[in-house]
Amino acid sequence: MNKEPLRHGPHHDSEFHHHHSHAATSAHPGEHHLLAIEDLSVGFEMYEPDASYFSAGKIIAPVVHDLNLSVHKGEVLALVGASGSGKTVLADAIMGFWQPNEIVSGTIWFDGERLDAGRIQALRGNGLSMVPQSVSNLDPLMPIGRQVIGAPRGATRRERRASLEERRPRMRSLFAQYGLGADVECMYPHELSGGMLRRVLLLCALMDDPRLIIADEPTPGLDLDLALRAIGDLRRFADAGGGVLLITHDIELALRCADRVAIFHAGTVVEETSTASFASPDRLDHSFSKALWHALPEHDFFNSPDISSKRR
Ligand SMILES: Nc1ncnc2c1ncn2[C@@H]1O[C@H](COP(=O)(O)OP(=O)(O)OP(=O)(O)O)[C@@H](O)[C@H]1O
Ligand code: NI
Repeated sequence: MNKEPLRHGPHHDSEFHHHHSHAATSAHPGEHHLLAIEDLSVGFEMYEPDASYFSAGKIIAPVVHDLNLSVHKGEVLALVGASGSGKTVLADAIMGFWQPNEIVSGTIWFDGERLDAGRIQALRGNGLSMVPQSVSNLDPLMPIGRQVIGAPRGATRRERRASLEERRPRMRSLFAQYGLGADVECMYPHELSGGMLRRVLLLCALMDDPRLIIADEPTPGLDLDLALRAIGDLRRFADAGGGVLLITHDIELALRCADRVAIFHAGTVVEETSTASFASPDRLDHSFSKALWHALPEHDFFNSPDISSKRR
């Protein structure tokens, strides 16, 4: 497998590769999926903590290694992993939100097209959208309607205004579709409940009519009812033909809505399987997956890892 870097550390930027040669023509597993990730590794270049001034060396702290996963059209794939295990790093890496000291290698395919750094930027908000983990991504000082409508494209003021007018009906129809009153348009984030804010974050993503949504931990702070509703919104999007990569620490919730589950453990996907396999531990391959099965509330808690016990 070609281990061509998607992105080097800051000192290698000049070596940045842009190979997209045979992606569109050759037969490849990536072609059959909306999103396919092969051998993705993400690390952070850091100074050795205990190195002296004279022997200062750089080390790479790996967070994700050799990760493979795929998402089909019309499917919710849940990536389930423990808190702090690198799920947001993974989501950001796919979206091309790379930190200055981040090193990314591997291959990402989007609907059969092999992506490079430039294509990732171009797809963002234009086929590929993310629902961020935190509602603090909303601007506390901007009315909800303006945030959902987003920053209109266009070089001149007139063009931006025209695009805004074009987007307004779509925003209004999304509000109606997702049960947000028209009055919410003029409200500010602090006036909305946690569940409503979650929905607003999703609408921000839907506004761009994406083909794939990466939802990073979309249910923190929601009680089960609201969490199920938030997940139901994503399910509806998939049922309408979109793809969803649902990132969560909550296996129970994942099993309620996902078609397939990718178990993320120690920086990689240890098992990608259908949700139905979680009917019995015998149908699961990896010991960590089996441990997750045991952690489900309807099973014994013996040997359960600390993962589904808390919903943030
Ligand atoms: N710029 C960076 N430099 C070094 N390490 C980093 C950097 N950014 C993130 N990390 C490391 O990546 C690890 C994974 O963090 P991440 O937020 O992705 O986990 P998570 O699974 O999303 O957690 P949570 O459940 O809290 O959302 C962290 O331990 C953090 O130390
Ligand atoms: Ni996270």
